[in-house]
Amino acid sequence: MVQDGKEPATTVAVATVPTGRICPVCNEPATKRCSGCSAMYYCSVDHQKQDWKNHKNVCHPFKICSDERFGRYLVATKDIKAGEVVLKESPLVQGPAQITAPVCVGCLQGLVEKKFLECERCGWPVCRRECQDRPGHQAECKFTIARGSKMSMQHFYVPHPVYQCLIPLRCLLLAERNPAKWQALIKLESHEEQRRGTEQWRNDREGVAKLIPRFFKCENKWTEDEILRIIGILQVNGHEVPLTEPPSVAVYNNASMIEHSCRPNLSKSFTDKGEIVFWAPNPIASGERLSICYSDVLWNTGSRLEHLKQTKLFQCTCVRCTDPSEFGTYFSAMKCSGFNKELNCGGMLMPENEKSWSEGKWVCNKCQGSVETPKILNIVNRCKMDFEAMEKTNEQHCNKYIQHYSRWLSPNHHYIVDVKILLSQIIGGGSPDAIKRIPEESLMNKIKICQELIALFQKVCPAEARVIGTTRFELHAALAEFGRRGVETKNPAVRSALEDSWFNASECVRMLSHEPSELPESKICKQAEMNIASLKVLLGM
Ligand SMILES: C[S@@+](CC[C@H](N)C(=O)[O-])C[C@H]1O[C@@H](n2cnc3c(N)ncnc32)[C@H](O)[C@@H]1O
Repeated sequence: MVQDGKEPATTVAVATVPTGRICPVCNEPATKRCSGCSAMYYCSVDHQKQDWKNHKNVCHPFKICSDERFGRYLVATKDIKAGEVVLKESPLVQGPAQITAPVCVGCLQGLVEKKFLECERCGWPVCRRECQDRPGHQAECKFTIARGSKMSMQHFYVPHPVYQCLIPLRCLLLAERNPAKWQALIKLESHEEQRRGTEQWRNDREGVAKLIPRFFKCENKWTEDEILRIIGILQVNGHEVPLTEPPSVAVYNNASMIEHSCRPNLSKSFTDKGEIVFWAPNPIASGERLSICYSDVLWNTGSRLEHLKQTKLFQCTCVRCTDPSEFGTYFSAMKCSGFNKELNCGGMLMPENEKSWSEGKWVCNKCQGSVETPKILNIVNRCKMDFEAMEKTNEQHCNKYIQHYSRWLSPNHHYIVDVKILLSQIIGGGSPDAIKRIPEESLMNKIKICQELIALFQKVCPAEARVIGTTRFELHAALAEFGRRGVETKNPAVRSALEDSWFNASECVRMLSHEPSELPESKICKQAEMNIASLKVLLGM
């Protein structure tokens, strides 16, 4: 199980820190421990300061370990406090997503037809003049110049095939431009053999591995296999960077070694400068393995397993995937009574074994009755289609959806949860004063929905900072409104609601404080900070 292994199999020598108790500056005995990594010792604060230039590159609260099943993974080397940043790192390489309409090759922002410039040297589109000189663009610029004819983009609303080649080309050129980054890149998992022959691999071969030599006229520079290995590395290790619209893709060094769990202990964010940041929303004990979710924690287990198999090429056996009840929440389960009406046993249907997510049968945990998997999937597909078609800002439609599908879906089923997340934002949302005008019943419903969601998130995904932070914001707003309405009544529940509102606003700030200013969550965080100040005055804190 992913989270439980305390003792790593092998410790890899890459980027670990020396552990002796000898000061690296003067070679004298050292007693003062570096609080960042707990692995380096100094004789004095002065010598620690002197060594910081060398030490800062390896000062992490983790070590790199490896075993046959996971490859390399990270393990905490000290107790990590809630809120602590575990890793902040710039990309080894960054570029446009594989399938994308033309974007600026400098800053990677989307472009609007007729409102762009061309790089004066190679013709690739840029949004402003400085973007043609950005370091990231120099790889394709050099190759397009060597090819002898400039690029000319005509269509801006459909994916452009040559864009698929850009990030692989940027990776390949690292070998010449930055050998240290190249070495780090090619050490990453590519799952070359597992990918070979798959539909994705065939598309990559035609669309990239054959196109790069033909389009850039560099037939003998790289073999097809070399290019396909790079594409594998990008697929397995690439992170979507949401700082531009559309998002770009980047690969990192240490960040790529963090293993997957469907109940991870780290939260991921980005700085305005484009660095990736991993931080711990909750304490992590020394010896625990560090993890992030490569999929979506708010998907059901069957969808997460399939997604991980298709995109990251492994079978997940994390604590959550091996517990069909998902810590007693029944997040992917169905009601037995929806299928066996006459029994009405009140039990939950869950897959009989790990294969039953896609074939076989689901079994009730009360009456042991069973239902064929295709029957279950049929309902789940209907839920999915109706959810996609639903008007997402209409409270009535959301309530109707919950009412209709509650016949089959468990109360915490992820489709019900998705709709509850919408409701938590729609009720009293839309404008700053809207919450003041909603009836008491709606206000109480908003509070109940937010409380239920937070209790559920704490069980299935306690490190999912963005969704927890935004739900905390909605809850604090509803509680503050409840308090405002009762101010005249002298009811003791009013003060307790306002205190609760303050607590939720503070938790919202804690969860969203790492969000970059480009994202809406950063604005929510700023608003919560202002509201905390007002609540403090009101509460006399
Ligand atoms: C982003 S890489 C992680 C670094 C990789 N282990 C390495 O040595 O380069 C993702 C790959 O690591 C392995 N991996 C990560 N999390 C895993 C997990 N929970 N179970 C099994 N394999 C996992 C899989 O091979 C996966 O495709």
